[in-house]
Amino acid sequence: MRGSFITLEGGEGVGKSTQARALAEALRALGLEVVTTREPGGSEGAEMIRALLLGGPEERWTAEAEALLFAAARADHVAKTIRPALERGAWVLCDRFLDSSLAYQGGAGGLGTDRVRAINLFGLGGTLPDRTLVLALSDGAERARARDNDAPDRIGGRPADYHDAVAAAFRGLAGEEPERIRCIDAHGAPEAVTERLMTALADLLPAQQITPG
Ligand SMILES: Nc1ncnc2c1ncn2[C@@H]1O[C@H](COP(=O)(O)OP(=O)(O)OP(=O)(O)O)[C@@H](O)[C@H]1O
Ligand SMILES: Cc1cn([C@H]2C[C@H](O)[C@@H](COP(=O)(O)O)O2)c(=O)[nH]c1=O
Repeated sequence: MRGSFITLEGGEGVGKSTQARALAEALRALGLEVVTTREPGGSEGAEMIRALLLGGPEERWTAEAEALLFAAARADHVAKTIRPALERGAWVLCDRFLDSSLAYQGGAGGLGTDRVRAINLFGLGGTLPDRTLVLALSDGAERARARDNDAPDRIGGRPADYHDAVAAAFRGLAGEEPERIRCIDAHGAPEAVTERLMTALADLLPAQQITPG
C-alpha cells in the first residue's frame, strides 16, 4: 500500500524542522517506516539548486527564474526521493513543498498562485501531499533571527512585509483546501505542538491492533 505524504509548512522559524524530527519519531513509534526530507533539496540535484537559490544577493534571480528553479528542484526531489519512498509504502514527511512556492513566489512574490501552481504541476507527475500542516506562530521571525545569528539566507532576509504576505498567503491556501491543509498553533513546548500535529493526522494513521487482555 502507498505510504502517506505529509508536508510541514509555514513562515520562517515557526518550528517546521524541529517538528519534522519529532513527528518522525512519533510515527516510527507506531511501527511506520518514515522518510524525512526537505525543500528546496532532498535529492542530489535539488540540494545543488538550493545553494543557488538561497545564496548570493537578492538580485541574483528574477522572480520568474526563482519560481522555475524551485519547481525544477521539486521535480527532481519527487522523482528521486519522494515517489520511490511512497511506492514502497513509507510515509514521507517533507519540510516545505509546493505550498511554500504558492505562498512565497505566488502570493508574497506577486507571481500569482495559479501561475506558480501550473509550472510546478508539470514536474510533479500527480504526486501531491495527502495532508499539509501549516504551523502558525507569532514570533517565528525572532526565533529564526536568534537561530541564524542575524545572518539570514537570500529569502529569509526579505523585509517583514514580504513575510507578513507569506503568512497571509498560507492562511488563504488553508481556507481554500480545509480538508488537506490544517493550520496548527505552534506556540508552546515542542512536545505540545507534536501532539497537536499527531491529532491532525489521526484519520490517516493505520488502525492500531487492540490485543484482548
Ligand atoms: N516549540 C518551541 N519552543 C521554543 N523554541 C523552539 C520551538 N520549536 C523550535 N524552536 C527553536 O526555534 C528555532 C526555529 O525552529 P526550526 O528551525 O525548527 O524552524 P523552521 O520552521 O524549520 O525554520 P526555517 O523555515 O526558518 O528553517 C530553532 O532554534 C528551534 O530550536
Ligand atoms: C520550498 C520553498 C522554500 N522557499 C524559501 C523559504 C525559506 O526562506 C527558504 C528555505 O529555507 P529553510 O530554512 O529550509 O526553510 O526558501 C521558497 O521561497 N519557496 C519554496 O518553494
